[in-house]
Amino acid sequence: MTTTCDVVVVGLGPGGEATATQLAGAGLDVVGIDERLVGGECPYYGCIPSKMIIRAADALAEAGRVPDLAGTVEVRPDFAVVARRISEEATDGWDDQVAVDRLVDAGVRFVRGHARLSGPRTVEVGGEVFEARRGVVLNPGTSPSAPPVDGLADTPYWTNREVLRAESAPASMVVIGGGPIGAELAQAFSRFGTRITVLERGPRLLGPEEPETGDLLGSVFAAEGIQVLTDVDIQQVSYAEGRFSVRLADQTVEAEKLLVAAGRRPNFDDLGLETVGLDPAAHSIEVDDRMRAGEGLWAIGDVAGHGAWTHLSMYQSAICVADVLAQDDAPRADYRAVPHVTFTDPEVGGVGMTEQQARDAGLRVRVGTQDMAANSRGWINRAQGLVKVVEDADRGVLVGATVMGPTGGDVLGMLTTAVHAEIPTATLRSMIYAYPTMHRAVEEALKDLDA
Ligand SMILES: Cc1cc2nc3c(=O)[nH]c(=O)nc-3n(C[C@H](O)[C@H](O)[C@H](O)COP(=O)(O)OP(=O)(O)OC[C@H]3O[C@@H](n4cnc5c(N)ncnc54)[C@H](O)[C@@H]3O)c2cc1C
Ligand SMILES: NC(=O)c1ccc[n+]([C@@H]2O[C@H](COP(=O)([O-])OP(=O)(O)OC[C@H]3O[C@@H](n4cnc5c(N)ncnc54)[C@H](O)[C@@H]3O)[C@@H](O)[C@H]2O)c1
Repeated sequence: MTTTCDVVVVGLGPGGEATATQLAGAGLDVVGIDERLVGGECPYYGCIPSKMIIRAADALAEAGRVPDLAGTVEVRPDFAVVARRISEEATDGWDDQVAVDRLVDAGVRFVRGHARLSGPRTVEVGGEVFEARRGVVLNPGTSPSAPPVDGLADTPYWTNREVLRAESAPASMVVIGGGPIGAELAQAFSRFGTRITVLERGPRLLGPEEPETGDLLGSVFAAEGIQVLTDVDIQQVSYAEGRFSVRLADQTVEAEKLLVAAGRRPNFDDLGLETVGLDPAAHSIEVDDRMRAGEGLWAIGDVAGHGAWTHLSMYQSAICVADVLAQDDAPRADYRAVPHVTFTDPEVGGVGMTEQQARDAGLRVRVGTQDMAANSRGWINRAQGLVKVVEDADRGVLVGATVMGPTGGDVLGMLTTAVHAEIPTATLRSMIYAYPTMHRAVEEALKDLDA
């Protein structure tokens, strides 16, 4: 059966759901298709449940600071509390009925099933064909990918989709990958008593961030009893009698559970990208600054290749919606100031370019840093972390910044404004920074630009 509509949205992750809802709200006839859960990875297997575990783990860590600061406290971690919260409050038992109802109430025609492009402006799902007068928005997102390690595929390893449905904290867990997923979950489970070994093939945790942050996080992890092995070459994985065995070049690591957090692959399988002239073997879909991937075709979210964060998917959704609606003042995508935060303790927030990226871009770079522990509030709180600012010295503006600290993600906010709005460094230097806040470390890092 062939049906016509104005727009088909394929994949209802954070950006796709917002796009479908807003286009329907603007009066278009919109079909929204998802084969799994409306809302995508973030609410069910990503940001929200992981941050619920992290919030609980941070509470345990805070209690652990009492003997040093305030007396005694007795703590008995119980993962069942957070597992229940994830199931009942965050995911409704991994049921998206509320999200589906919200979508349908907004006027979207919802179809559950695997969508496949079958040519320009045409999508097939479950034997039905939708022809979209304006076009198709792709928001298929990504899935966890497993490295090609001998034996791994035959074992019952966990990815983010299984670990975030755990009902108890395992006694021990090997984590493959020291990126954001691996680092956040390694520390959170460790605080619930799981003995953790992180295996990272690169030289440090959080590879793409400023190297100082990965090095400091490595020492924080070591102090908390989390084993981090870097520059590893995993040769084989096996599973027998309830235990995983991970063979490296020089040793074998064993644990009750194995979490693979070694990156993502785009959901391009059987999406029909070749029918619209796109390469299904690519890692992302090339888009312009209006999120256009072709005639009557837009792509947003993780597959657009500018970073895998929920706020970026939402940002791109707003640009795509304005373009689909042909609004006169439609915004263009601008990636100079994309903020991102890894919610380890201390948090690691970054925006814009790292020092190396700025140098590689040929800028005349000045760098300022400040140790968070040397800031009054940081010292009082026994905080660890740093602020690093990267200036384009010729223009006198920041092009990047990093804040690592207990509230690093929030302190990053003012530096995101600075990079986005290209506020002169001299203006930032002339501001007053409240005493004693972590923000004052930003003032010191700015002063250090002149050092
Ligand atoms: C453990 C974890 C923690 C994270 N934490 C954070 C965080 O703290 N902050 C942050 O900003 N980001 C975080 N992220 C990243 C964030 O989840 C993603 O960037 C976000 O979900 C945006 O993805 P998306 O919009 O591209 O689509 P996705 O969320 O991946 O959704 C895509 C949807 O498309 C559907 N789909 C795919 N192919 C088809 C098809 N052919 N037919 C029909 N439907 C299809 C899928 O079923 C899915 O529902 C985290 C991710 C993980 C895994
Ligand atoms: N707080 C947040 O915003 C947040 C949290 C989690 C995830 N995310 C998003 O999800 C994306 C995916 O996260 P991720 O951590 O899975 O991926 P990633 O690609 O960012 O990191 C994967 C890590 O695994 C390592 N690795 C790959 N193969 C390996 C191997 N064979 N042996 C050992 N190590 C190996 C890589 O070197 C890398 O450090 C992130 O890039 C981020 O955009 C965001």
